[in-house]
Amino acid sequence: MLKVLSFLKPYRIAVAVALFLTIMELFVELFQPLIMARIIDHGIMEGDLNTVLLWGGIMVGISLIAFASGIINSFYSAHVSQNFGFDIRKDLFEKVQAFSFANFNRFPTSSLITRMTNDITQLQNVIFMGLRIALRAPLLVIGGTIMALIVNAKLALILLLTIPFLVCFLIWILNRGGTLFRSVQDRLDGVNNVMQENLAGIRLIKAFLRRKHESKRFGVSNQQLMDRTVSALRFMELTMPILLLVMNLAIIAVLWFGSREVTAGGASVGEVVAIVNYITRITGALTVFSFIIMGVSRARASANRVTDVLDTDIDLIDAENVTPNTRFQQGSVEFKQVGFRYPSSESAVLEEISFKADAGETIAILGATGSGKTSLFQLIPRLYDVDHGRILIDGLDISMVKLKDLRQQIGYVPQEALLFTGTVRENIAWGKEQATMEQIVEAATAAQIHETIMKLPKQYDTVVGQKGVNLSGGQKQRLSIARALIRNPRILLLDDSTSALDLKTEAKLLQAIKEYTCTTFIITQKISTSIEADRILIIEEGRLIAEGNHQELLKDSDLYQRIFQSQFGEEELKHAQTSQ
Ligand SMILES: Nc1ncnc2c1ncn2[C@@H]1O[C@H](COP(=O)(O)OP(=O)(O)OP(=O)(O)O)[C@@H](O)[C@H]1O
Repeated sequence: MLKVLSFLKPYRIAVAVALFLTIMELFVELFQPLIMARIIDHGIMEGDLNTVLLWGGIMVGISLIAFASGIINSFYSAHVSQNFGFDIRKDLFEKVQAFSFANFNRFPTSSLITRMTNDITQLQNVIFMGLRIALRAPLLVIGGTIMALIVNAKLALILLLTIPFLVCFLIWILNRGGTLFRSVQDRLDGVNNVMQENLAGIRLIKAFLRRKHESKRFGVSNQQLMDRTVSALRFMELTMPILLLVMNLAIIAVLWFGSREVTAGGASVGEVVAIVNYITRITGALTVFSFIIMGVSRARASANRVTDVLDTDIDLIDAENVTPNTRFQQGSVEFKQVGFRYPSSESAVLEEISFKADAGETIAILGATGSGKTSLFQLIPRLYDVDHGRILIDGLDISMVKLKDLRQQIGYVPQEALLFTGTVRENIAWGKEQATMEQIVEAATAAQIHETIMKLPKQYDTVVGQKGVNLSGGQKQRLSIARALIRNPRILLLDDSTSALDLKTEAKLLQAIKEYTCTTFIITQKISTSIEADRILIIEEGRLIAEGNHQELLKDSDLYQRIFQSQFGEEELKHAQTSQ
């Protein structure tokens, strides 16, 4: 919680003003019973109208001051709590942006979304409440007790004995409530997770008629959330009746002892009324406090969840002795005995991978599904770090290059063509800050998507729906390729990015890419693509089992021959082998 509260630092003046105004309000509230006692004892009991009018006037005056203080306090409280939430959200977002994939494994996406939205809202609410009323409650309890002692120390002893018991009770509630609300927030993650998967996979759900199944799954998560929330709220509901019971017992005790004291001449009626008034106000404050405790319990759970993210060590960062501003002149890529294992898995995905791609070469990577092709790709822009071996670009170990410099010179087109909400132009320009229209058109032309774009209702200004829903798979792939090409990358990584293209378009695309002076890696399942490559790497179960051009592999590699045969038939294989 302390770490989260440090976000209040920039607003300390506004916080101080808000708290000062709270104290002003409180001051008025504490003096009202005292004035009331004076009006009763010296005005009403003695039949002195002037005293009643004078102190009545003072009471109205200070009430107006309290009213104005309350309004200004609300303004400052809202200002501080909203800015506080804004700053945490911003820091959290930036932290998540810097996460490595290993970091992401720790926090599911749905949980990060809940932390960035609901958890921060809980914190904002409690800060607002804190500045507006939270301080008032404990101060009113302390101040009310002091004032009661001043009015009549003997009767106030009853109050003095009651308060410590209640404080211990509230601390217990606070701690237990924190644990309960943490599990509520975790269940909220669960609901968001099912919801997110459903929204992302809505087409699949409809196509597979899995609506009932998904509704059931959502129902289970929703029920768990409700159960946890109800049990947390039920527990918190304990606070109020116990609090009221104890305070009402205290009032009965004051009235009982008070009447005896008045008879014995140890107290006046006004004093008894004032002390009962203080106890009532303290009860009111404690009632409000019980709501605050509920808010704070919840906010503590949220603060821990937010801090978990903020305190996460980013495990993929620049080494201390990196070379700044590295510009690759050639773009040759060399893997030396590279081994890799995902942080979450026990066994290695890649082992002993060694090859060299010369600058400007086109390298096709073939292999069965799950053989490790994408994993190999992800090591080049250092989305993950190698476990063994080294990767060199132009002879320089990539761990010695600043991450920003490295990634800036790589165009990566992932397997799933993901587009962002915005226009076609914005989606292509996303690959390069301040790209000109000319560069956008050039990249789109090379990616063989320009003509399609020109047929769209607003051409480059056509809005692509969320995740590009109004484009076909092949169109999305080509837009993603244009987004990578616009960077003019030294190294281009195409992860099965031409799978949805027809042979003619694919051939044109590969030809156009050759115009870019970059080393290109293409993961593909299609022999038609690998034919176009200068060299082909065949990966099987994480190992590089064959390397060569189309003709060489057709001659030497059993696996390549089998792939060729599965795509073109035995006759064609024999023909290709004999015509070499
Ligand atoms: N994030 C991950 N954490 C743990 N294991 C993973 C992760 N991603 C992939 N794997 C595992 O690594 C292995 C290689 O996966 P990879 O995606 O590199 O294969 P691929 O050859 O690209 O497959 P495909 O052609 O189907 O895309 C698989 O066994 C997969 O289960």
